[in-house]
Amino acid sequence: MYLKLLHLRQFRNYVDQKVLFEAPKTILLGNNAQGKSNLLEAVELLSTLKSHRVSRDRDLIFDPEPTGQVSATVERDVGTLDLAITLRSQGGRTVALNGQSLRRHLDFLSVLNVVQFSSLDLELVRGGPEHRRSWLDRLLVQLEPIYAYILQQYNQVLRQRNALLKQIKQNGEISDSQPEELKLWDVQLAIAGTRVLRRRNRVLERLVPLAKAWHQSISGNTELLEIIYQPNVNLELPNQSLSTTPPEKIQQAFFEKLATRLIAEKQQGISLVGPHRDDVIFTINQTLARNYASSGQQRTLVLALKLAELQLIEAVVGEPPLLLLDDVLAELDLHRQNQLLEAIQDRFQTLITTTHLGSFDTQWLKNTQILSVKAGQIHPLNSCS
Ligand SMILES: Nc1ncnc2c1ncn2[C@@H]1O[C@H](COP(=O)(O)OP(=O)(O)OP(=O)(O)O)[C@@H](O)[C@H]1O
Repeated sequence: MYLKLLHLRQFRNYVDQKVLFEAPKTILLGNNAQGKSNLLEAVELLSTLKSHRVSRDRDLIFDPEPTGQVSATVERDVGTLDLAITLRSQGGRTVALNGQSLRRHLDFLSVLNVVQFSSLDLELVRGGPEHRRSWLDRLLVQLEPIYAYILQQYNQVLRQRNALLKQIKQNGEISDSQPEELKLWDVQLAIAGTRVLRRRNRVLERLVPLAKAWHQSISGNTELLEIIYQPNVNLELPNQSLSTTPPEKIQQAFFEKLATRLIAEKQQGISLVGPHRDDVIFTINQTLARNYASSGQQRTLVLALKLAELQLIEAVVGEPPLLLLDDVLAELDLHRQNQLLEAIQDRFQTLITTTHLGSFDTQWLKNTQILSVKAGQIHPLNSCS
């Protein structure tokens, strides 16, 4: 897939800016706070309908305008597709595909696939479990857009169950119906939670071998990466893998864990059981990467994950996704930069932000369009060679 044209209107610090992508690689060059990451954020929004930086649309709109718009033309094997998102500061965005407004936002999600890599991704290794959960969830939405709906359902149930537990914590059980109500939410939580858990497990089963192979290659066969999914509702399955476990059995495990945590949940007024508490553990040569890996090793790990994501999305979707490198290339040493370059070649359209060109290998400048970004305005600096 190829992002041909991006049009930003009243988006972040862009008033009205068209960008034509004319090469497999595009470098966005500019000083700090000029709008480089904002542009990548617009591409992320077109792909996932989410920004990893903010949750309110108001923050994405050029301050103080009431609306903003991001639109794009994407070339896919099936033909050319036009995407448009209209944001409103009061909320209630609309999305359109080929000029037709879409009622189901899900239909928008499978058009443009991206893998993002920014310095924030190091949090995948050293940050809290919420980073790893949201990474897995974002990947899942790209692979199976229906997962966005599954996750939304789970979060809805979770919110409502939490509200009830909070009431119980504050006021005690004031009516006979509350325990019954809680049981109803338990059932919903177990059903929706099982769906989330099985899909997270499934995506990791496919991603792990790819990431391990990349990691081995980047580390020159000196390091062995292990990635272990650690669901909060854990099943003791000596002879059975989670993927072949029937959903009913996982739901049963949910109920058993819920029963053991019931008193604590009422005391704390919050749900303590479910995939909102899952984690993913990374080890390198059998030691915990989070605590022991050097920053170089952490970078290798994240790079291996990103390369695996590219490969997996390409395999599932059938077309190479875009790669967004936000301020990250300069942080990789020459060896890792070259591994990345070799892996993407000219097959994966890549957008790269940087503050200066001297910070990475000149190999990256081949077949590359360079755009200057200054105070929300974009100008070409070269005709690509
Ligand atoms: N809603 C908004 N309305 C107007 N301007 C905004 C809005 N949101 C962000 N900005 C402006 O956008 C700029 C930040 O741009 P961006 O995050 O893309 O920086 P960058 O060029 O990637 O820089 P760095 O190299 O520091 O990452 C800031 O000047 C900020 O004030």
